[in-house]
Amino acid sequence: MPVPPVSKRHDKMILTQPQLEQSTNVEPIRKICCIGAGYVGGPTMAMIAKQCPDIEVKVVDINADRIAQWNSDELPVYEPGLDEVVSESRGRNLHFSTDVDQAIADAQMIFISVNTPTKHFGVGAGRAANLEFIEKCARKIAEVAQGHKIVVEKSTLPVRTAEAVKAILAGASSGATFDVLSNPEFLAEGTAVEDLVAPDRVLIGGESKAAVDALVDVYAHWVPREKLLTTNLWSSELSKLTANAFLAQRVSSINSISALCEATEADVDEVAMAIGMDSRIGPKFLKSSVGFGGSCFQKDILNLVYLCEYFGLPEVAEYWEQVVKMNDYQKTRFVRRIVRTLFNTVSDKKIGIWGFAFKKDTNDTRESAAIYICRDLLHERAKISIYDPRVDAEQIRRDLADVMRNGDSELSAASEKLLNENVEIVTDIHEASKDAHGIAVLTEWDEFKDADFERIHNEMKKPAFIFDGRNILKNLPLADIGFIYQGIGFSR
Ligand SMILES: NC(=O)C1=CN([C@@H]2O[C@H](COP(=O)(O)OP(=O)(O)OC[C@H]3O[C@@H](n4cnc5c(N)ncnc54)[C@H](O)[C@@H]3O)[C@@H](O)[C@H]2O)C=CC1
Ligand SMILES: O=C(O)[C@H]1O[C@H](OP(=O)(O)OP(=O)(O)OC[C@H]2O[C@@H](n3ccc(=O)[nH]c3=O)[C@H](O)[C@@H]2O)[C@H](O)[C@@H](O)[C@@H]1O
Repeated sequence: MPVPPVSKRHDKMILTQPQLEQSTNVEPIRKICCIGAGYVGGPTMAMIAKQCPDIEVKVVDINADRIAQWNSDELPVYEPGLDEVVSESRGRNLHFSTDVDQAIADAQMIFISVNTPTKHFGVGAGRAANLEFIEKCARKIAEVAQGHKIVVEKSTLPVRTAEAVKAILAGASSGATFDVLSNPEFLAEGTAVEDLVAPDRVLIGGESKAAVDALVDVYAHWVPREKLLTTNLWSSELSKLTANAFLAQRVSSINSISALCEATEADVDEVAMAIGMDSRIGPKFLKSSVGFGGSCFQKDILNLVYLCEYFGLPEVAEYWEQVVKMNDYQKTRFVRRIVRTLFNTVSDKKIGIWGFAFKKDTNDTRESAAIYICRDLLHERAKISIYDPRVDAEQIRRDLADVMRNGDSELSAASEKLLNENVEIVTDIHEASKDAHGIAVLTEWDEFKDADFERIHNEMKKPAFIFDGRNILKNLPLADIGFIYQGIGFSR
């Protein structure tokens, strides 16, 4: 990655930034396009369309199935409240299409919201972000655009990616001109709509005052001006990685303490409460769990680690890498505890898996802790019966096949046998639990708290164990029913 000299900086709020470069005057934005109709592109653009009826928003993607879903009643993303937001604007000023070229040509402002997964090959494999999709978008824009366009990085990117984007855009043969902004997204899945309606802040990094103002004006339709924070490009890019690293670090920190709690009869929820009441620490993101998942925390920290190594900062890299290692340890520890508790063997024993999504209120399973817990249980020859209220059975099968392949192109015969014979995916919590020796709660779905535990206990093998990877059943009288209950970070 080239490291050009750091250019103009501006770190103040939008209303006080005389140091921004004046560039091409930008007309008020009336046409927006977003490349990438995923978990971020779809909801984010739907919110802009809802809040800005004067702006035409077109979301485009090369994945025709995904676009068809966005145009149907079954949206590809499950998010509370999203159906209403989409249906309010779709067909009015919100459109989903596969015609990427036309959308770029028509738009004044182009968001890039494509995936930036961890690279799995070549230099930086396992750490660096794979930026091929970003680069393809930049090349497509350079090829198609005419006149002046504002290009907005919405995807999470390594710091200084805008330099590469600008260099590619500068090669546009049509003579088109561009401003590049960084506008990272901070929404969390499961609460995307509320996060978009009332964000803690909207961050915009850029060098051209006119372009920054144009994007500020879009958000100012509904976000209070004091929450529109503008910075230089590099601070904006780096703030996104840093925010995710800090959030994940809190989860790994409390999870590390959960192991100590189990060894000492302290209770991690009590410890979290006690430290969280210190206003300097704060109560959020201190919920001990079976480990954080989701498409971003791990990939963004690994990317941060890679960047630190790239810039010759091995101590910093090592510091952040520990957050991911602790998360892996938490998942492994959970399985070991199950095996130990079930008399040191789970071979041929049925374990009911409650929840497969990486958190409640989403159908997303990317990097879900459940994938790795199920893999390790399968390696122990357990028979697993999985129920999740929102995740498709095919998705679960795909995730398990991928993790069992472990980077190889083919499944080994042994893994294939385990997947065929030891995995069932069911549509009901009772089916998952019937004849099971133990239940592992891996996602904190609210409905699990209301289960008919008397019936579940009656239908399980005895002794009946519950391993609660989310501590959501902790306050229920499960011992009175006859269960042996274990959660994370406390002992009973
Ligand atoms: N998922 C989340 O909650 C959050 C994700 N982010 C970041 O936002 C970015 C996007 O994430 P997701 O929406 O989750 O990814 P996603 O995988 O759900 O969606 C990305 C979409 O981009 C499309 N795409 C890829 N290359 C394309 C191209 N050349 N032309 C047109 N479409 C193309 C893919 O087909 C896919 O539908 C990532 O950088 C991620 O780190 C940031 C905040 C939250
Ligand atoms: O860049 C991203 O993709 C997003 O990543 C996270 O959002 P998300 O991964 O959707 O969900 P979180 O609520 O952050 O949860 C992440 C994981 O941590 C776990 N978690 C979270 C909080 C906690 O206290 N304990 C805990 O185990 C969750 O169960 C989940 O598996 C950030 O919260 C968002 O701000 C960011 O935009």
